Amino acid sequence: MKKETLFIAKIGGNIIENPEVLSQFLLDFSKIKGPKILVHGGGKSATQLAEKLAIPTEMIDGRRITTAKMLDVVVMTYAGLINTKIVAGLQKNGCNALGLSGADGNVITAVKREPLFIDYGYAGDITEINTSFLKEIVSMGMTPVVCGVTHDLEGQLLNTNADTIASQVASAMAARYEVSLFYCFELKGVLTNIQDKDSVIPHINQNKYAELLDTNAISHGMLPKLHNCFKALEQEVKTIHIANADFLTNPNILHTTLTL
Ligand SMILES: Nc1ncnc2c1ncn2[C@@H]1O[C@H](COP(=O)(O)OP(=O)(O)O)[C@@H](O)[C@H]1O
Ligand SMILES: CC(=O)N[C@@H](CCC(=O)OP(=O)(O)O)C(=O)O
Repeated sequence: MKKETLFIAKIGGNIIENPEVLSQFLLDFSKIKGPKILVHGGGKSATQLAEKLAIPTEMIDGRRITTAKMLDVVVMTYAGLINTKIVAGLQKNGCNALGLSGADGNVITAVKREPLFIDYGYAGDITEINTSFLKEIVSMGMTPVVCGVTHDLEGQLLNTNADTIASQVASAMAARYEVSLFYCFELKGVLTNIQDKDSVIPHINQNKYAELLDTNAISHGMLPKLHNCFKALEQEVKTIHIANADFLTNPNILHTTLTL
């Protein structure tokens, strides 16, 4: 029997920080029929709040070093302001959304990453996704809105990259649904040359990915994004697109599709 399709979208800091783009995205996302989940980051907003509070930000290869003070900033920003604003934005468009950190409904558990070569601080590596809970919410016609805050079942909150959350939620839900995963960001897709906004690579498979890594064509947040995409494809996620927000209303626009 064919599985029902589940649409999972992830938006990051550049979309969230642009009120017009965010508002249009939430309107277009609300119109999508059938089961759907929205995952969001907000790294840019966390960095801005940290700056106001004189807390230094350190990122390594697109991942944040999360000190105890930075963890508070991250939780306030992702699970507080951004998550609630997005939920309200979806409600405005008639999409009944439920905001979740990983601790809510025990939806995402994680363990604090061991400091090996780099000490990432309170960064969480996901151990389990509560797929039954997510399926239940979705079956009630509600849309889970999940942020990058996880917990370790010992009362400790942890910071997990939102691209990783999207990829692992998609992988876990693939056992129950045919999952289509969409990474929405401000550019048209993955670029051959970051200086040329039109140099979109339409299709990336594992060989092309290795070539992009070899030639240092990808950097910063694109590193965890592509790493997570290939992990999800290995876990039966059917389709992954990396595109501009316009992709929601026009799937034929130039963008990047990923396959193994
Ligand atoms: N080859 C590339 N193509 C596209 N974006 C790239 C590339 N290399 C690095 N990037 C950077 O990756 C960023 C996207 O990752 P990230 O910062 O995590 O954004 P978001 O969280 O908004 O998805 C882009 O804004 C861009 O600056
Ligand atoms: C551990 C880690 O790096 N966590 C990320 C989580 C937020 C995120 O991923 O935000 P974007 O999607 O906007 O980049 C961070 O704090 O930046």
